[in-house]
Amino acid sequence: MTASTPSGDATAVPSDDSMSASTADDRDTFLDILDLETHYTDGSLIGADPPVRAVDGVSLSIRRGETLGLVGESGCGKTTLGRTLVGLESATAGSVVVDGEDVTDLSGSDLRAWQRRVGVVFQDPQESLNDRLTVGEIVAEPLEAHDWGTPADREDRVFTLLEQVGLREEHFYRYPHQFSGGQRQRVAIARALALEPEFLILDEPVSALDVSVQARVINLLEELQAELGLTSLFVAHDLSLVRHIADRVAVMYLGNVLEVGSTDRVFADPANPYTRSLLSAIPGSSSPAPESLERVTLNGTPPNPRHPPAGCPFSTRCPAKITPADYPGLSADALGAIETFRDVLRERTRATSGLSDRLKRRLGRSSADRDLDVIATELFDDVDLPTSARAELDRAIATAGTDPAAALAVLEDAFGSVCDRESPAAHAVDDTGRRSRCLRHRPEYDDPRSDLS
Ligand SMILES: Nc1ncnc2c1ncn2[C@@H]1O[C@H](COP(=O)(O)OP(=O)(O)OP(=O)(O)O)[C@@H](O)[C@H]1O
Repeated sequence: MTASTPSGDATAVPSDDSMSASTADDRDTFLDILDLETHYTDGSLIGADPPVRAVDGVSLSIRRGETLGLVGESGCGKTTLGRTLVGLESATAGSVVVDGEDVTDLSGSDLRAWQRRVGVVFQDPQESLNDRLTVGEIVAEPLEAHDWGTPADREDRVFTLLEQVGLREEHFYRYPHQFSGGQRQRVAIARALALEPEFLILDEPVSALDVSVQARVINLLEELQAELGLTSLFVAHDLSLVRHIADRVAVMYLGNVLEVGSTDRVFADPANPYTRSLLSAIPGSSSPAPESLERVTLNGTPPNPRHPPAGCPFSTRCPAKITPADYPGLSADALGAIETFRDVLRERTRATSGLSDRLKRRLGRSSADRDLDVIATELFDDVDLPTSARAELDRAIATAGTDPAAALAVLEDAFGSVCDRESPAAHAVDDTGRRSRCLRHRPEYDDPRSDLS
């Protein structure tokens, strides 16, 4: 955790709330995502948990003909975002605009017409292909579902598709279990292309395959994309792969897109503290991160998407968080310990809010089973704090056992910063249309890159 002080001489950068393409690119936009939310709510009414905010306010444009990479840690909402675009999940707010029409509102034949324009390839071809059908039947499924042509037309189309993805005629009559992983994924790609979609959603399309097979499937996807002029959303964990295949990349954290820009620029000089942390975490010579990037080890794990932080989504782990106004000189260790203690208190607040038994079970053997003053002693034992900061901490510890919410309020008053209170807008961070959401892009602060390189 590093101190950041307001700086008067930083270059002002324009900001707005969107990560969408700039106006100059609008004519090339295929799809505009605006403040999209997909929240999952439990069925039960009494004692229901808050919804899972899987996608929590994403604004993003996908340009015609491009491959947009979507990266981020497991559970950050990548799959949900992709599924919402094609109506496999229902958006709870916001819109997805294609050709001037909001496709999140569609139903019946209008929804089917939109889905026809989109092909989807999922991660695991083992699971996504029905083993009781022949390959010919699998690839013909979408054609039949959309009543495409005559039976003879459909058969011809399937043979063409098999050839297009590098399979042979005789494969038509075989079953998925008779194929290797790479071949099965080729079948899935053929099925996704059956209705000549304009847009492909590729959700971890090669991560279930052997490394030796991955390259061949990726080459196939690249060839098809060029040949058919497709627009693609490529969801992946593997940043090296995204660097190779994507024209632009969007970086997601806790249901939010925190940075989006051309792949070259984002990988050469990530602007957002989360992007920097994500890239710097890849060890070894195959890392796609620039050598100059300081290695950042993040504290803890991402927050529970049912209980995201009030301000910046990354504020509880950010190595470039703006320091509290009253304690600008606190050490990184002190700030880290305070952040961890606040996390413990948040968890305790939730565990004591009337749902304790169920939540405690879900949290497992959590800090809720331990005395808060013991946890505080362990956390702050070796940490230097100024006397006044120590007094605030003691005040919080004194009330933590009986009223963790009050203790949290004491800590937030004393040690909270603007990052705990405000959700960052998107700022243009260079002249290539790259955008990043971080409060430190505001002109009054030092750029976050200044203490993460
Ligand atoms: N049907 C569902 N009901 C409730 N919660 C869900 C559902 N589907 C996903 N989630 C939750 O939504 C959040 C986002 O999940 P999602 O699968 O979209 O993330 P992801 O980034 O694609 O993860 P991964 O890389 O592991 O596939 C997670 O907390 C997940 O547990």
